[in-house]
Amino acid sequence: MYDWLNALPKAELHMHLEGSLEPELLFALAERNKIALPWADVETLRSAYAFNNLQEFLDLYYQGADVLRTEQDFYDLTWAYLQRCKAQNVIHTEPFFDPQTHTDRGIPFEVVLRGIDQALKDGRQQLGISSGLILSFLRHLSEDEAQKTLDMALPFRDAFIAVGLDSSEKGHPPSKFQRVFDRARSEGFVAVAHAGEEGPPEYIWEALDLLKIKRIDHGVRAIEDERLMQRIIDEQIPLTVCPLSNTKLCVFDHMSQHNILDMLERGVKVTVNSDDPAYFGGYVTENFHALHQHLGMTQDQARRLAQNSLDARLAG
Ligand SMILES: Nc1ncnc2[nH]cnc12
Ligand SMILES: [Zn+2]
Repeated sequence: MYDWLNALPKAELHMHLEGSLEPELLFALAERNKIALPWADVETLRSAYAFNNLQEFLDLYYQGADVLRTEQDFYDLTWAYLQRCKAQNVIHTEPFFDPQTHTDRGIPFEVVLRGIDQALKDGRQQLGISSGLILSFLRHLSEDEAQKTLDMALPFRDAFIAVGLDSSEKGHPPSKFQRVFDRARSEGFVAVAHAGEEGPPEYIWEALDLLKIKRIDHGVRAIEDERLMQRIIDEQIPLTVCPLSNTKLCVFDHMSQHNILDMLERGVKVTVNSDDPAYFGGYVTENFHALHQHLGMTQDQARRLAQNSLDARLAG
């Protein structure tokens, strides 16, 4: 089944480039940039990948991203991810990047963007993988800071297709970012947002009604609100679900409790994604495979999930 799932043509719609930083590359970049790391070796770092919630993961994720300093680093990071896409027959990808994680450490916006953009272009030409980049605002920071990030991004508007919202969800509702999303949409960008990962269904309502998002990232807690479920089904609003992430971050205690197939059978447009593959134990195929192993996902269900991912693309 793994090989069959791997060969299935699919799109990935929820993946943070900084979350594809494998420990081996993290150590290589630290050496290249002469940065001392708090971990003795790759195995010690990998053994720290045990999380009780989203925040515990984010603390390590932001720490890891500190080794990314030069345009070449961002190129290498993105290129390594695209090679994984090629190996798993991901024919289209819409990755996130978090500019504030880098600009707040003094790395110029254009250094980050140029490295990522060049790799995505090479991915199109050399690997045949189409893509659309999503600029994500960090929700634990202020709306003012998100506005400044949008200002920095506008001169490079052709390099990305959408804006997103990620980082610590609880206590940072979508309503906090209504004005910056209004502005981004008026500048021609599509909007997406993480909502209903750890946060309540109300955050999903806000993301839909206030931020006017076209796709919900995670959204698994929608199942707690029947009226919301009905809306998501009626309007066929896609959910970018990340099964291995949800179990690694204890959103579900075990994969056998995950609700993605229940949602699929109810007519929700759910898709399968890896979120932060270097930290959560696998790329897209591993996520599909876990659904087969623990939830008995059939080939027909896998085909429908893959088709949903192709249908829910924002970019061609
Ligand atoms: N799963 C996740 N939720 C929120 N923010 C993130 N940033 C990277 N991964 C994330
Ligand atoms: Zn995410």
